[in-house]
Amino acid sequence: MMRTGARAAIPRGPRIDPAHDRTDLSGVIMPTAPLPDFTHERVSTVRGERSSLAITVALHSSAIGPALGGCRMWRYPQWIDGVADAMRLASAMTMKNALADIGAGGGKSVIALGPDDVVDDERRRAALLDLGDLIETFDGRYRTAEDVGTTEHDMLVVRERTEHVVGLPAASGGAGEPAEGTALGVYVSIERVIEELFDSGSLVGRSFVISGLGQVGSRLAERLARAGAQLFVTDIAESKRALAADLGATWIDVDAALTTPADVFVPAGLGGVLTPAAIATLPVRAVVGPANNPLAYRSGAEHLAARGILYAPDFVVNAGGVIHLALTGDGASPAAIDARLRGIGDTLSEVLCAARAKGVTPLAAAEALAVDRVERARAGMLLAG
Ligand SMILES: NC(=O)c1ccc[n+]([C@@H]2O[C@H](COP(=O)([O-])OP(=O)(O)OC[C@H]3O[C@@H](n4cnc5c(N)ncnc54)[C@H](O)[C@@H]3O)[C@@H](O)[C@H]2O)c1
Repeated sequence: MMRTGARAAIPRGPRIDPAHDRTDLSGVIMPTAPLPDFTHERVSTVRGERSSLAITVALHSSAIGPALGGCRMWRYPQWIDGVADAMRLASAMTMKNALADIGAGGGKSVIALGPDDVVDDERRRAALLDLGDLIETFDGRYRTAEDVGTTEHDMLVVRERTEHVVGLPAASGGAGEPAEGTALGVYVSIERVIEELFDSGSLVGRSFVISGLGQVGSRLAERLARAGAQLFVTDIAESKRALAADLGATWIDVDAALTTPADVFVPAGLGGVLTPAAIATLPVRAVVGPANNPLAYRSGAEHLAARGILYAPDFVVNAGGVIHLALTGDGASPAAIDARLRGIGDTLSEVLCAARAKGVTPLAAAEALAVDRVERARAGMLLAG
């Protein structure tokens, strides 16, 4: 994912058509970002035989277990930007999966659309079949799922070419939509953060700005409203106003999300919203949300800390989706999955405790914890091998 201020140059996010549950990519172009470190086990890019699109599978690490990470279908300035994005996303998945303790390594795939590529249903299907063929060459060391720009129904198409797919529709015997699990994980994380800030985990009367009322944001907003929180919400899709009204939430302009005073800012749209300018004036006590990589630049974590704003790392709090997918795939009971989702709160407490003890940001503490788990697994593999 992008860790660059360049994101701020995007005028609008993608349009989501609620009727089709699919991201409308027209007019959205991912800006160029710095190249990621090449610490990956394998990165393969093909020009899809059927679709002629650049398709990448980036396997970052399988030290802990076969990698798990979704497939993003997105529009980029050049195909090589899709390769770089897959590599960045894959290494982030290694961190997330290590802390989620699901026995999975990190990987990601990207189907890169050029600025002028037209993707009708036929070409979309062709690209997904091409992706399935590429995944098959990884011999089970990488498993895919839905991600931004793809749906669980797309995964059924990928499944025609490879069995290494999770998150198929529940009606087809799969794990189904992971957003409920993600929302629960963010919710318990919010409770921990509120407890940390106010010595009580009660959300009654606590105020939240939620930016993005999609699959996760809407479910989270419902939970927070039920808990008695005061909500300020927004989305680039005006159709979400109805949900705000149902919840008794106050609708604010998209641009006001970063300037409305509240206890917690909840980024639940796209990443990269916390630019230097946004952080300099953000009027909240904490940032906790599902959006991947909300920090537009790496030192944003230190800048938030310097302003006394507690930042709960994205890959800790939004791990509910992968926990749901991995455990459902393993046949775990709903009660066992629920317990593991609520355990995200314990992981966050461990991270915050380590950050305090070492005098580092929660982001640095979470990364150190994840790297430690991966290194231990790698050392175990070397000994066994
Ligand atoms: N779905 C999951 O289980 C899951 C898991 C982990 C992380 N995430 C991350 O959480 C975030 C939300 O995921 P989702 O599944 O709810 O996505 P989604 O596409 O269903 O919803 C995103 C919502 O954000 C809105 N949005 C986009 N740009 C915006 C902006 N600038 N301001 C306000 N609203 C904006 C969209 O209109 C949409 O309603 C994403 O960053 C995603 O990568 C999701």
